[in-house]
Amino acid sequence: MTQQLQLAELVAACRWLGAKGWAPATGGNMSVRQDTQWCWLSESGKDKGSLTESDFLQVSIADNTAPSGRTPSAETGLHTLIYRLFPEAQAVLHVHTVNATVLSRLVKGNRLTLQGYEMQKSLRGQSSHLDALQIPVFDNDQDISVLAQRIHSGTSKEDLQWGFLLRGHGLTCWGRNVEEARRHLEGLEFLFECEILRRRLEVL
Ligand SMILES: CSCCC(=O)C(=O)COP(=O)(O)O
Ligand SMILES: [Zn+2]
Repeated sequence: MTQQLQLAELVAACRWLGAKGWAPATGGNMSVRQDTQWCWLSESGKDKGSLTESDFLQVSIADNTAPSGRTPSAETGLHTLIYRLFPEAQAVLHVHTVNATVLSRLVKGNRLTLQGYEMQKSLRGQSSHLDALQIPVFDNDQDISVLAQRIHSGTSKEDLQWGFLLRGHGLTCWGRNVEEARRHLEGLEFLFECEILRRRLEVL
C-alpha cells in the first residue's frame, strides 16, 4: 500500500473515532509507519477528529525528531516505542475514551484482566472467551520519555501485543494495518464498557 493511501486510511480512522467521541477536545494522537526509520504522527494540540493529511508530521522512529520543525504529538515517544518493539506495527491509535479513562482508574495494580467475553476474539490471536486476556495498565506521567522507559522496562512484548492503558488518561493500541488498529480499538472499547457495567451491577 502506498504512503498516501495509508495516510488516507488513517485520516478516515481519525474521523471515525472523533465522531464516536473518543478524542474529545484535543485528546488523542494517531500515526502510521512509513518504513523502518520513519512514521507519520498527528501534530500536537489539534482536534484529532478533523485532521487532514497535512496535519501528520514525519517523525524519526529512532529519536522522535521531526524534520519539518513542527511539533508532533506530546506522546510521540509512545508511538515510536511501539514501532521499535514491533516491526510489524503499521498503525498506532491513542484515544481518551470515557471507558478507558474510568476503568484504568478502577484497576488495582498493573493489569486489567478480561474474561468471559465473546468480543475478546476481536483481538489478534484470540479464539475463546474462556482465555484470560491481560491489558497492561501504567500510571500516567507528564514526562513521556520516563513513561516510555517505564513501559519498555517493566513489560514483555507479549503484554503489549495489542496496546496498553494509561491510568486516568486513555488507551493506546496498534495494528499490523490501520484496519486492525481500528478493530483493536473498537473491540477493547466495547470490552471496557462491558466491564465497567459488570462491575457496577455487581456492587448493587
Ligand atoms: C487535553 S489532551 C492532553 C494531551 C494528551 O493526552 C493527548 O493525547 C493529546 O496530545 P497531543 O500532543 O497529541 O495533541
Ligand atoms: Zn493522551
